[in-house]
Amino acid sequence: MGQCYAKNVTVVGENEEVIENNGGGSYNQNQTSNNGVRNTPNRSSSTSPWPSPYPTGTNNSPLPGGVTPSPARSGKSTPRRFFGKFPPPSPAKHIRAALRKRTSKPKEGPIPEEGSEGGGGGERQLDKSFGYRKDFMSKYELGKEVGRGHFGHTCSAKAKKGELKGHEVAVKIISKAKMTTAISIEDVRREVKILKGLAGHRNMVKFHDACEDANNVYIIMELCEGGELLDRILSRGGRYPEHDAKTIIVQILGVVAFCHLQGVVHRDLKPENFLFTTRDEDSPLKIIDFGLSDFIRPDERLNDIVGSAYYVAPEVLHRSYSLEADIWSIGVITYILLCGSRPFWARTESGIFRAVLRADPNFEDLPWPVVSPEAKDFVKRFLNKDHRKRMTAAQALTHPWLRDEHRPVPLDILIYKLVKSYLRATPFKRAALKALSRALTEDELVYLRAQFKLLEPNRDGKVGLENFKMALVRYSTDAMKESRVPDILSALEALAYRKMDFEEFCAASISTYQLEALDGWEHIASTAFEFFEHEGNKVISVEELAREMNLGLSSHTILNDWIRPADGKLSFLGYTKFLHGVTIRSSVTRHQ
Ligand SMILES: Nc1ncnc2c1ncn2[C@@H]1O[C@H](COP(=O)(O)OP(=O)(O)OP(=O)(O)O)[C@@H](O)[C@H]1O
Ligand SMILES: [Ca+2]
Ligand SMILES: [Ca+2]
Repeated sequence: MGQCYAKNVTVVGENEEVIENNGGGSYNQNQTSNNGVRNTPNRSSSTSPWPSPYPTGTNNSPLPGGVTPSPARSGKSTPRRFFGKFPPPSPAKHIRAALRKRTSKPKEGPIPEEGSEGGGGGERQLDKSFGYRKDFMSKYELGKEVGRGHFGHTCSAKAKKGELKGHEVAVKIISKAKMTTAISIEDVRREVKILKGLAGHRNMVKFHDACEDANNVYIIMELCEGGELLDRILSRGGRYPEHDAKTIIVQILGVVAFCHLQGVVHRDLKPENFLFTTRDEDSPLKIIDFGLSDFIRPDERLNDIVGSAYYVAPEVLHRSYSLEADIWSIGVITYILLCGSRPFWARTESGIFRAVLRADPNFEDLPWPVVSPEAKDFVKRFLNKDHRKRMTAAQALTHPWLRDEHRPVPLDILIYKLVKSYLRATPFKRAALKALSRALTEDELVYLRAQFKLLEPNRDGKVGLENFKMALVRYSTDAMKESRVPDILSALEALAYRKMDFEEFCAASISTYQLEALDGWEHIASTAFEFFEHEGNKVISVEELAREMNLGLSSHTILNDWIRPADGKLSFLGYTKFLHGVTIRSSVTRHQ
């Protein structure tokens, strides 16, 4: 087949990686082991799936051993720092080692060694028929290769008949020979289901058809001729001017917000998985490669470690994550676009994971001093290690860095989740939240107003169950049904009888965790406390407070400090802790 393209990385010196075009085949490994621990490393050279990025040995290591800071952190920023891509060796082994080191006993039980029984099943029993059309060869004429991944490759093709007759398309050809486990077969089935289910968004690659024969599965989609986002970043010397970065990020957020509302988590967001439709500078961007994606219910947490090392979120490594993991990856992409370096970087995969878990990205070295404060704030609010503190994709579109009154804001499933827990909260907790919502700044209100408007309030300015239902139905796709997102409506039943005005909606739809991450949190909290003092702070006993917070007897001594001896009401400290809702145990163990 035709030409393929990939890059090799040559390490020149400390923190400096130069990427060369060597024309070798790109290699995206999508490794599925029997235990479901999967990993797509970045590409490597054509010779080996896991080459050393340091051709002259470990002496060339750009970083000392141990915990690895982001490259710029080492204080030796280089004027020509390029963003390189290379896979560190042996992913799963390092994931296991890192997990073992961190927790003496793994959270989800022991992770079986590769090749052991479980999850995959023997190849002999594998059913590799997908029920797709069998007439691929008679319908399409294959052209040259346009890209390559672990399971197969992507080619251009021309439709010979049907609606698409005469049109160029892209065909991702997935070899059945490489489907060696039940999990890998299920992954392909799910990839097609998700592509099909999510059809319609302007930044989704358009799905046309799926076919199969004895050897392959063929996913027929729109041909994106503008190449990968990664290549465009590289061709611009590693970074984007802020204005252009915004155009990219807005498109990424728009489509990711759409996926998230549908209950689909992508799990492999990286610049290789975004393609431009044309070679034009202002070409639209399309998200591709749902090979690691999954459906997720609003209250569900996933635990399989998948993704690409540089982009993986800390909670994925902790094996308990949800949609926010994608947001972290977009944070990494934004960081790269703005400064040309990766925020978490090391020579080995375990080093990258250590950095992801512990290191703070560098925002001091060039070009950060000349990057706008809004852009910096934006990235920081994505790269928060605490997933609860991250913005959602829909929220991010109303962040001051990206705000545009003329751009519609997508409906945010987070609102549904927060309203659900508000409806279950005690009156005392609701009073505390109401006081907090009254202290919000205009910036936070922009998002809440947009979300309220999407619920199309009734004439009396209130929203009820019907509004929440209609808003979901309006955006519903087959994917949303599959991920059972609408199930969340049953938790909002109370709103069938009791409607909410905008003020109560605000109290119900704020996340204390997210607000805590703001620079202005102290001010918001103290203002909120004043409101609470006037309107909601009642005398509360330690026993009552413990009940409110679902805490046991052992916490009583700590709670004593949260109640003012003078009048028996919550102190400022008590108020903020109460809002937070942390259990005493988690606040003690968090730093271990
Ligand atoms: N619709 C498309 N139009 C043009 N090129 C495409 C299209 N889809 C995929 N490609 C090219 O093929 C490459 C591989 O596709 P994709 O990422 O879907 O494969 P994969 O086997 O899942 O790879 P990975 O190893 O990253 O998991 C892409 O990086 C891209 O360069
Ligand atoms: Ca890919
Ligand atoms: Ca893939």
